[in-house]
Amino acid sequence: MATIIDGRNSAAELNATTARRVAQLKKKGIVPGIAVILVGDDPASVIYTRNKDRKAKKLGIRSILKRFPADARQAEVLATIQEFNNDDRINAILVQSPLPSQLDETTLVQAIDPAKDVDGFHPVNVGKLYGNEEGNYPIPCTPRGIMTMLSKYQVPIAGSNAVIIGRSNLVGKPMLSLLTNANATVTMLNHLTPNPQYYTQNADLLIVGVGQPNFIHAADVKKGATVIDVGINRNSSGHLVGDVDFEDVQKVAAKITPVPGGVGPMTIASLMEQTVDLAEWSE
Ligand SMILES: Nc1nc(=O)c2c([nH]1)NC[C@@H]1CN(c3ccc(C(=O)N[C@@H](CCC(=O)O)C(=O)O)cc3)C=[N+]21
Repeated sequence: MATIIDGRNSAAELNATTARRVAQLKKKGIVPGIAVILVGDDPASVIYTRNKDRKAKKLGIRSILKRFPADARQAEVLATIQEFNNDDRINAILVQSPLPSQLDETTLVQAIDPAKDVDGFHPVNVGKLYGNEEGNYPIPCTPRGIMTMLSKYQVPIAGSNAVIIGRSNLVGKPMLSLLTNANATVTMLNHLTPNPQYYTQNADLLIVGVGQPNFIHAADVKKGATVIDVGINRNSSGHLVGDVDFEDVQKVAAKITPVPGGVGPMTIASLMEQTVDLAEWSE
């Protein structure tokens, strides 16, 4: 039976540290602030942004949730980003995705001050991560949370074979950079990869984010591997499930993240951590 990598517990631990850091900053008169921009009323996005807003306030972080109707125009969202860029009380800005089709996400993300880009999606920050640059810059929060959990559970990265399924800008590509920078041998698969099992069966570390329930079974996984499930799907009975057949895969994996209670809670905790980082870096 595999060790379950507990994202809720890891998040609680990280949030406790973040709350202490916020308290330290308050002594110097600094209150970290995050602004989340939500356009439309996609039910999942409404829940996630509400959770972020609540968690921030609980940790003592100033939080603004700015909502726009689904038919918002590009210019008005852009103007709001610029207001937050110029607002000294806000040091972290996030535009929740997905966005309605009339909005151009690339342009909006590029309008965010890179020093306030808490998602790490601005090309300046993407480039720094890709180049393994030294110094302080934000990185995407889901991969950051995954790296924190791998470290906490002492999963070796240097010298390992890591396989990533899914090449999104949110997860797969930043994960590729982080693991490569940490000296893993990284293979990135996509939906056209011939014989994907050839890769997955040799993976010491398997990271799955494709958006398909039960995409990975025990037969796809190397004995003793670590499996990280980034999927968020609703099954036929409305329950939240990942991309990995958890019951099956936990029989062969050494370590595995559940859904819910794995990568998700750590994403929000890492977002809060990085909000405080940005506040400290801007001092
Ligand atoms: N600009 C931007 N940044 C993001 O970081 C971002 C985004 N857009 N768009 C959507 C994805 C998804 N995401 C999640 C955050 C928390 C949970 C989470 O807390 N999940 C809980 C369960 C929550 C539930 O019950 O629905 C869990 O897995 O245990 C999941 C998913 C952030 N994202």
